[in-house]
Amino acid sequence: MDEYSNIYSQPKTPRLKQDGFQGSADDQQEKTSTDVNEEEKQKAASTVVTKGETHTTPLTVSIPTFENVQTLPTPMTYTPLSPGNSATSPMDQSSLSIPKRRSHARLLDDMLSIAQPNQRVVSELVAPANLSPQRVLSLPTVAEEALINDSVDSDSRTGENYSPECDDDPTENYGDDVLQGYLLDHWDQLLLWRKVKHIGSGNFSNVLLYESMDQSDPKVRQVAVKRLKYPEELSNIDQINTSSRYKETLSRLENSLTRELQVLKSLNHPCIVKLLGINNPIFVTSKKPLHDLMGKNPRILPPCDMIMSYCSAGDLLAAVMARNGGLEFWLIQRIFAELVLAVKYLHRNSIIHRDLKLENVLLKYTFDDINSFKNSPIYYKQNVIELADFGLCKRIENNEMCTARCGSEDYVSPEILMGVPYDGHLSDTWALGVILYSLFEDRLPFDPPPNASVRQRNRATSHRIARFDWRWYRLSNNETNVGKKIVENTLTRKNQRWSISEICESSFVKTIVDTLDFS
Ligand SMILES: Nc1ncnc2c1ncn2[C@@H]1O[C@H](COP(=O)(O)OP(=O)(O)OP(=O)(O)O)[C@@H](O)[C@H]1O
Repeated sequence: MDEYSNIYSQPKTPRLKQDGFQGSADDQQEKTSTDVNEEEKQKAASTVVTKGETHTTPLTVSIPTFENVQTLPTPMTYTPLSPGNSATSPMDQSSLSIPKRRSHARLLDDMLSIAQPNQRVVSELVAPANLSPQRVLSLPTVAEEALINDSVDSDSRTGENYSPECDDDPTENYGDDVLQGYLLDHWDQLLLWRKVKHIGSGNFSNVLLYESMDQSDPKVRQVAVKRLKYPEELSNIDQINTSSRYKETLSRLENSLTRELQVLKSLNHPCIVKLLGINNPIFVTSKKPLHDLMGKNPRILPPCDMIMSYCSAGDLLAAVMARNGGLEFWLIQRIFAELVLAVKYLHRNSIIHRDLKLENVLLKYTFDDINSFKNSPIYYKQNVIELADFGLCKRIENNEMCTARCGSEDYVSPEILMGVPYDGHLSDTWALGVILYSLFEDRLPFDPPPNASVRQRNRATSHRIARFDWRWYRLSNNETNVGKKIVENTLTRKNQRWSISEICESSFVKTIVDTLDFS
């Protein structure tokens, strides 16, 4: 056991309902770079917010969190540890303001208003179960599409068992354990799956394993069903009202949902999760599915079940934790190479993911299984991961800059923290650097360093990210690890940061990619 090994003894951080969030004006709609004038940039860089409460962990370490806005020193300089530079930050004229973090980055800024204690633990990939989860929260984001859907019926109420065809439903009522759905573009053939078990939860979904009832098509024999969780604000029947806030929340949810579905539908890569079908075709055929479905039944929120390819070995964070870290070099290299292929495919198709993290890398096989076929030809013919969770993805035009401040706290790039327009490709490669570092070091790069002083622990993650304040511990003397170069060239300032193609060309990735038969 080394000094890091205990970090995996903690249970996986559950995803959570998060703090309400004060969206700024520009949280209302994502703008392109041309929309953001100099004055706004200055404002983003110079506003100082002073909500500086601290919170105490059970270890009695008082650690301010991202929610509690911090102000960076002025000028903000890179630390001597920052790889490859000594220059001052481009933002060095102003202090950094970090607006209070929003509930989740899914453009649902005001959906959830359940206050969470803001606690953090030190140098771990996840928080202990007895803390309110906060590790995997997402940052504030802005609505990227039209806001209000005026046509949402003002008399809306919620309900659990909506069926869009309920007036003339030709199907039998199979009960809660049976899912009725359609494969994409096969809308004339209703298929049935039986529930097997719950396999995961996110902020906005529960994920369940279902198996096909007729078992004829092996591709859909076992499927992961991502079931949309409507936020309390929409589903609490007592709170339903006709306010613009309600309509806005619903409309944002609809925008986020349709974007995820449309992008997923368009993707076809072995290392990316597949949308196989849906419980109701309207979700993928309509641009305003909630509007359309609630137009029929305005009092009920329609269930949305995305039928996805199933990765039986769960997510990478859980798998790494379950074995207490210490992944072998070859395994890290293989998993990372596939992840790079997935992101390269997305970027080539003008899509940025914006929520790359260990939890969103799904494993098709356990580590033991992968090890067992390592020397067989299957190893080269079969992908071992699928990238998931496209709830924050975005299709972008050439050279379009993003303004939505979204992602997950530990993986977010400094420029997103800054609140200035950013290149989504480079924010994705930053997150890849965080993932690779975490796999090598069994800790997140911007956690307080091992043996940190109380003062260091009190410093927020965002502060360390903005200062590029990370370093090698376990690999400090390992000059031969070719993967280190990727981390050093991604966890760096954006004008020096590697693009996905450069990562792909690195020997760490290329030597693996060249052996694969499926890419
Ligand atoms: N296709 C799948 N196969 C196996 N497990 C899955 C699959 N999809 C999701 N999961 C599990 O469910 C969890 C939540 O899924 P996902 O991240 O897609 O939900 P979400 O609501 O979008 O989450 P988040 O709060 O991170 O945005 C994953 O971390 C994973 O453990």
